[in-house]
Order: sequence, then C-alpha cells, then structure tokens
Amino acid sequence: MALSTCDPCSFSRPDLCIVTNIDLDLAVDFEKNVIAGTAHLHVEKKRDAIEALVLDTKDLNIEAVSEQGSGRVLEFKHHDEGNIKAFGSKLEITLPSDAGKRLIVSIQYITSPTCSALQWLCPEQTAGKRQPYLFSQCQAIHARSLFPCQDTPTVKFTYTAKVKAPREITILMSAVRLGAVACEGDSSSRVHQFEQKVPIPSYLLAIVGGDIESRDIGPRSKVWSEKELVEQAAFEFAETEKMLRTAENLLGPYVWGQYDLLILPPSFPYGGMENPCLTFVTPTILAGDRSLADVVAHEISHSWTGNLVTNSTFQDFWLNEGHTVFAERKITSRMHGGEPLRQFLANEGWKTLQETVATLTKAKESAYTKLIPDLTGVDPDDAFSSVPYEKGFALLCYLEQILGGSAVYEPFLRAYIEHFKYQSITSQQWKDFLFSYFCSEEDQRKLQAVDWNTWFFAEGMPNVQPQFDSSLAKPCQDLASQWLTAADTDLSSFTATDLQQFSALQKREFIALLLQAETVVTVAKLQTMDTLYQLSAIRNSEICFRWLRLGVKSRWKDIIPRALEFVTEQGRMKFVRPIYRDLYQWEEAREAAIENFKKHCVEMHSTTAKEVAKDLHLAAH
Ligand SMILES: CC/C=C\C/C=C\C[C@@H](O)/C=C/C=C/C=C\[C@@H](O)CCCC(=O)O
Ligand SMILES: [Zn+2]
Repeated sequence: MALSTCDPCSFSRPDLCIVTNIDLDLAVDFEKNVIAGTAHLHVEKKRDAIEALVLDTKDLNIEAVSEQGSGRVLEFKHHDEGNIKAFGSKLEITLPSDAGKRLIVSIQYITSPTCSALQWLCPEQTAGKRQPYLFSQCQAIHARSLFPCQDTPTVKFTYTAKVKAPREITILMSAVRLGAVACEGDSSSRVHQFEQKVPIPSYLLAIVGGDIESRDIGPRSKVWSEKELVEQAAFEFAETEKMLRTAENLLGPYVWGQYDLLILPPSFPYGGMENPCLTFVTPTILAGDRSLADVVAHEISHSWTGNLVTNSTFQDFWLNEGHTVFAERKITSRMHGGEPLRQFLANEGWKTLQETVATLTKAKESAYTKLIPDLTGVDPDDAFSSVPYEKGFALLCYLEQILGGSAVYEPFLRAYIEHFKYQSITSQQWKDFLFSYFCSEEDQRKLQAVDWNTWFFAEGMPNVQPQFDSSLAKPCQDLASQWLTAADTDLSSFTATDLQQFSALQKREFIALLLQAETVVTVAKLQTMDTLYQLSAIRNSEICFRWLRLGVKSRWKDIIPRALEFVTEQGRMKFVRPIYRDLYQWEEAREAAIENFKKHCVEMHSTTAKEVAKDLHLAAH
C-alpha cells in the first residue's frame, strides 16, 4: 500500500504540491446528518511540471471538481488504496498543465452520515433536549472524512468558512468568528462566517453546532455551552486569563487572538482538544472547585507546543504532547502550589506511564510504548495512549535536570518555540536544535551521554528515572500504608478527619496508591473507608474514576452498578476504557459490562465505541 513518502498515515504528496489556504462554503443538514458544500483549495505546485494534486478523503461523496476562475472541469480518480479503513481513500486530481504554479481547485462534496470526524446528537442526547447537536474531533486523521485535504500535520494552511445552519443553531469553529447573518431567501437559516489567519494542520480544523450560548470570562475569552452548564462553566474557568498570562510568560506571545472554551456533551471522547481559538473540553472537568483546571492549562499550552510548533507526523506526537505536559505542569505549579506541586504531578505522571506500559505490554501492543512508534499501516487512534505524554515529559524533565534546571531549560523552551513557530518538525529537528543551543563543551558532553536510541525507539519504561520530590505525596503514602497494613478487625484508628487536610489531588493520589498496591484492599475496608470518607459521594471525576476501579479490583459487588452508570453517563476514553477493561477481567461482571456496552454503544462517539469494543474483545485488536 503506497501511502505518502513522508507521512505513513496520509496518501497526500506535499513534496509535489501543497494546499496553502482553504475556503469552505458548507451547509449543515441535521435531518440527514451530513455536511454538504464546496471546499476551495488554494494549491501551490512545487514545480511547474507537477500534474496531480493528491488528497486524503474518507467516506466523502465527491460530486464535482473544477478550477476556480476558469470553471474548467478537472479530471479526478477517487479510490481506496489499502486495507486500513481509517486511512480512507486517495483523491487524485489532474492539474491543467497550463495552470501555472498556483491555482484554486474547487471540490463539491457531501460527508457521510457515518463521518468519523463528527458525532451527531439528537435533542434527547443533549442537556437542554431542545435542539440537535454536532461536534467534530479531527485528531488524528479524521479531517479527511470532513473535507478533502492533505490530512497530514506536515502541511499547514489558513482557512475561511461560511456555514449555513438552522437559525436556532449556533455554529462555532477553530477560528475567529466574523458573525452570523440571515440566509438570503431562507429565513429559517443563518450563515456563520469564520477566519483562521494562522496556518494550521488539518487535525486542528473543528466545528460545533448546537443550542449553545456564551459568557465572557476574560478580555479575550468566552466560555460556551448549552445554557444548563454555562454559569457553572464560567465559574470553573474564571482563572483562564491568569492561565494565559502565565503561559505567555513561560512560552512567548499568544498569537491566536481569541481563546474560548467550549464544554461539550458528555460523550466527548477526550479531556480536551486544543482546537485553535476554541478549546473543546469534556464536562467531566466541571468539578465545582476548579480542581481539574489542569486540563485547561494543557490545552492552553498547546497554543504553543503543538499548534504553533507542530509534530510533522503522528510518529512524532510526543513533540506535541510531551512538551505540552511539561508546560502544563509549569503553568499549574506557577499558579498554585509551586515546585512541590510540579514534582507531585510529575511523580503521578511517572506512575501513569508505568501502568500504561504494563497494560500495552499485556495487550501485546508494546510497540506503542516507544516514544516514536512506527505507524505504518496503523490507525493512530489505536496507538493512542499516555506514552507520548508521560514518556515525553520524563525525557524533558531528565534533560532539564542534567542541563542545569529550569533557569537554563526554560529559556531553551522559549527559543525552541521562537525558532520553529508556524512550522511542522520531526524529532530529529528538535534534537538538532537542542544540540545547537546547548553548545558548551560540558553541555555537549552531557547530551552525547544521553542514550537517545533507547529514549526514542526502545519499548517499555525509560532506563533512567528523573528524581521527583515526594513531599506532597507523603501524607497520601502514609495513610495508604496504614490502610493496607491494618487488620480488618481493627480499623478504629481511622476517622472522618483523615482526609480533611487533603487537596483533591492528594485524595486522588491516596486512592491511586491503594489501586497500585500489590495487596488487594478488602471489601470490609472499602466499606469502612466509604462510611468515614464518603468517597462514593465525591463528584470529582478523577477521584470517582479511581474509587470505582479500586472497588472493582477488590471485587466489591455493590460497585458494579455505579461503575456501569459512570461509563454510560460520560464517554471520556481515559475513564471508560480502563473501567470496561477492569470489569471484563472480573468474570462475574463481564457479561454485565458487555451487555451495558451493547445497549449504549449506539449513543457513544464512534472512536470510543471502536476502542471499547476492542477492550471487551468484541472486535479485533
Ligand atoms: C503515538 C500515538 C500516535 C498518534 C496518536 C495521535 C492522536 C490520537 C487520536 O486518538 C487523538 C487524540 C486526541 C487527544 C486529545 C486530548 C488528550 O490530550 C487528552 C487525553 C486524555 C484525557 O482524556 O484527558
Ligand atoms: Zn495534548
């Protein structure tokens, strides 16, 4: 199967010609669950003699292709190339030999009702139950199911959009809003207009449509959601401007203009998605006490690491995510808790990496524990895990430690962003810049002593562990140890005040330590813990997630209904996949888990349903 020579997940050939801008003229049809319209691609040939533009599509009905201006019909071939469904089809358009180096190719098309980039919700699936809802998730390679494009992060393009939708629906995109006007000759519709002047990779094009409204939360920020959530969201994310300024101090100027937050319906498969100008977030971070706002720090950081300096292919995904986690934890600790908090979060991240490596290895997917995996013939969604986040973070922490700490590494981080901004780069380019920046003899010796091949391409855990301070974790470790060593018959030493001084992060770490322990906590202890600490009543999703997993690990039958409720009321893969896997491993709960999935999978996001089906051994790995 001949995919692109530069990106194993794309048919496109940016080495021959590139798309520099796209003008979208679309209409959203909530009756048929399709988007129809025209994509006008501004094409630049690398050489005059280039005669073909090769694009990625997936389940698109290509109706007509022409050259804007002349109106000439352009010949095209549109066919499946290989056996990986996720890669979709190759669209090869013949370019007129007399068209010169630059031309605009207009492609009239319709998406499929099963477009993998979109989830369509009927009114009953929304909070308000008044209007239908639509949202996109293009990362990694779903953009090709939404519009014909060079669906590789190697290529960056600006875009404009005009989107027609029923007048009760508000449309937003990953761009600056130019306004909405009544639709000429159709009073039941409005046309929404957008412009993204900063070049972006295809995976960052995003769209949402629903009965949504906004509140201002800062000079350059609004929060958007259905009205049922908007006040709660405005409170939860009230520190966004402070977070943006902290990020600018660390990383440089914010170039995107607007920074809005959109709270999605619960089926959204991720904690957040860094769509430019409009970060998408899951409602599971609405904790009521701002304790889960680290997700926003992560998505804000992407405005530099990922959206400005972009991984050239998803094999270099760690460049996006490792740097973003590194920045996120710097921002979070500068805003609250200082360096001890950053060390606490780093320690938690290392344990997350350990668990993920063990899980992938057990599932015979250890190839995905490499920092830079080979994605030839692989659907990136199948390779997705916390490895690029946490192994990438650990590498950057290790380098910061050996090169002299934050005082020397943070200026490098800013220089790295300044040097590569607006570009797509490979890990090799990052490494070359690192070596060129730290050019003293002593630093060169340190960098040459790093085992790069193991860090980049070895499976499993890194062979060096950065040292993290555990002062904030110690109270959690002490309490967990007391519970693990106490006799079931003697739990009188524990009181309701044990957790009173714990932050939400420390409560989550306390439960995580019990979950990670060799010793299985008895049901008697869990029942006593619940009575004393009211853990089942805690709504913080990260605490709830770990508490449910602990109950399943202890084979506490009473926890099964709540676990099934939790994986049904929201669809964040970080939560639903491990719990479904845990229930599957518990023979007595397996059938209930499978039945619950079969009953609700039609309401789930297609990516979540695909991955959970694999976890439940209902589909091939
Ligand atoms: C090495 C893996 C290669 C490619 C994977 C790239 C994309 C995978 C695709 O599934 C999209 C992922 C999007 C992730 C979005 C947000 C995450 O940062 C948060 C995930 C965890 C959470 O829910 O908090
Ligand atoms: Zn991220």
